[in-house]
Amino acid sequence: MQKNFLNIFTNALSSFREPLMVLDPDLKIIKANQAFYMTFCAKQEDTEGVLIYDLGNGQWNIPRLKELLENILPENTMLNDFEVEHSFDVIGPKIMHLNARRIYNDFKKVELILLAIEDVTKSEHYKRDLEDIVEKRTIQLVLEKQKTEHEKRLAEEALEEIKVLKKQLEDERAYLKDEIKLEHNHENIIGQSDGLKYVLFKVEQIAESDTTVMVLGETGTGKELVARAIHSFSNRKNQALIKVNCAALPSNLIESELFGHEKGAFTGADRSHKGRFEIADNATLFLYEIGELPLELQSKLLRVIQDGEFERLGNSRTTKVDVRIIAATNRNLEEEVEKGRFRRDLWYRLNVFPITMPPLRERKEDIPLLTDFYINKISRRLGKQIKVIPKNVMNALLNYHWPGNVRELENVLERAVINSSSPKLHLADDLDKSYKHLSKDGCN
Ligand SMILES: Nc1ncnc2c1ncn2[C@@H]1O[C@H](COP(=O)(O)OP(=O)(O)OP(=O)(O)O)[C@@H](O)[C@H]1O
Repeated sequence: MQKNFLNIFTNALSSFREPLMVLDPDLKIIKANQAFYMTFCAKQEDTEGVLIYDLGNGQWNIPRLKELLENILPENTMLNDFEVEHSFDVIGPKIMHLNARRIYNDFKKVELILLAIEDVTKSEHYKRDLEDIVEKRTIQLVLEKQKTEHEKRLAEEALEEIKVLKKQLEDERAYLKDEIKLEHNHENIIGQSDGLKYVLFKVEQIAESDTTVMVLGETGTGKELVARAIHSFSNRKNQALIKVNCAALPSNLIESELFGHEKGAFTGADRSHKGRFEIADNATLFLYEIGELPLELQSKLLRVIQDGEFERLGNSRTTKVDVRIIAATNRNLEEEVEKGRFRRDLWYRLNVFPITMPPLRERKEDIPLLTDFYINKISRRLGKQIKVIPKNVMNALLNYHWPGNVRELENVLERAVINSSSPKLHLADDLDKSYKHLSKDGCN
C-alpha cells in the first residue's frame, strides 16, 4: 500500500501549494513537496530518509512538534491547525499551522504520516497587529470613557457648587439690597467727650474677642456706629456685618429671617431661604431693637448663642454656625425681664459685656463737633455754602435736651441748612419751644 500511495502522492504532491511531508512510522521523512523545500530552504538530498527532528541540523527538533507527533497524534488519527511557533536559522521566525494525518495499512497498523505545514506567519502577524491595535484602542476608549465620566462628575460637582454659591449670592444680594436702603454711616464716630471716649475705650477692649456685646442707650445715640466699630476692629472685619432689626420684621417672619426656611415650610415659602444666622457664619450679627424680639423666639436665640445651633423652618437638620453677636436696645431690658417680657437667661447671655452710649445732652461738648461735621456734609449734599453758625444758634443747640440724640440733631441741622438762604445758619425749628412742648407732654 505504501508504494501505491507514494506513487499517487508523488504525482499529486507537486500540485499542492502548501508544504507537505510524508513520514514513516519512525518519523523519518520519506518525501516532501516543492512547496516545502521552497518555504523552508531545504534540499531534497538532505531531507529524504532523515529523522524529522534532525532535519536542517536539528532545527526541526521543536518540542511542540514532538508533542504533536509523539503524544497527540497516537491518540487522534487526524489533527488540524495545531499552532507551532519557531525561529529557524535561515528563514527566521515562523508561525505554522500543522495538519497531521495517520494513514493505516490493511492490518490497521500505521504506515505513513502525512504532515501539512501551513505558513501563517504573515496572516498571524497581521491578525496579532490587528488584535494589538484593537486592544490598544479598547484601552484608549476605556480610559477616554473614564476621563469623560470623571470630567462629567467634576462638571456636575462644579454645577452643584455653583448652584449653592449662586443661592448664597442671591441671599447675600437680597440682604445687601436691604442694607443699602438703610442709611448707614461709615465715617468716624464724632466727639471728644469723656463719655464717648470711654465708649471707644470699651470698643477697643472687646473688639478682638468673640464676646457677645450688648449696646445700650437711648434712640439715636449711635449704637449702630458702635456695633460697626466693634466689627471693624475685630478679626471678622473682612466679612459683612449682618444686621437684623427685630422691631421692623412682622413677628411671623422674624423666625424665618433669623433661622431661614425650606421651600414649602409655610404658605408662600416658594423657595428655600437662608437665615441671617447662616449668612453671618464666621461673621458678626447685629441684632438691634433686641427688646422687641417675641418671647417664643427668645429661647431659640438663647440656644444659638449658647451652642451655635439651630434648625431651619421646615427642616429638622441642625445647622451649626460660628457667629459673633452684638445686640442693641434702647429699652430698659432689666425692667422688661422683671415684667416677664424678656427672658432672664437670655438677658444674662447677652449682657456679657455691656456698652452704654451716653445721651447727647450728657456730652454737650460733642455738639459743636457734630454740628460742624453735619453742616459740612449736608451743605455739600445740597450744594449750599454755610460758613457761619451764629452764637445764638449754637447756644440753642447746646441747651436743647435732644431726646432723639444725634439722629435728631442731624435732622434739625438738615432742616436748618435747607432754611438758610445765606452763608449764615438759620434754624428752622424752635428748639426751645419743642423742648417745652415735649417736657409738658412728659416725653423727656
Ligand atoms: N458720634 C457720632 N458721630 C457721628 N454720627 C453719629 C454719632 N452718633 C450717632 N450718629 C448718627 O446718628 C444717627 C443715628 O445713629 P445710630 O443709628 O447708630 O443710633 P442708634 O442708637 O442705633 O439708634 P436706634 O436705637 O434708634 O436704632 C446715624 O445717622 C449716625 O450716623
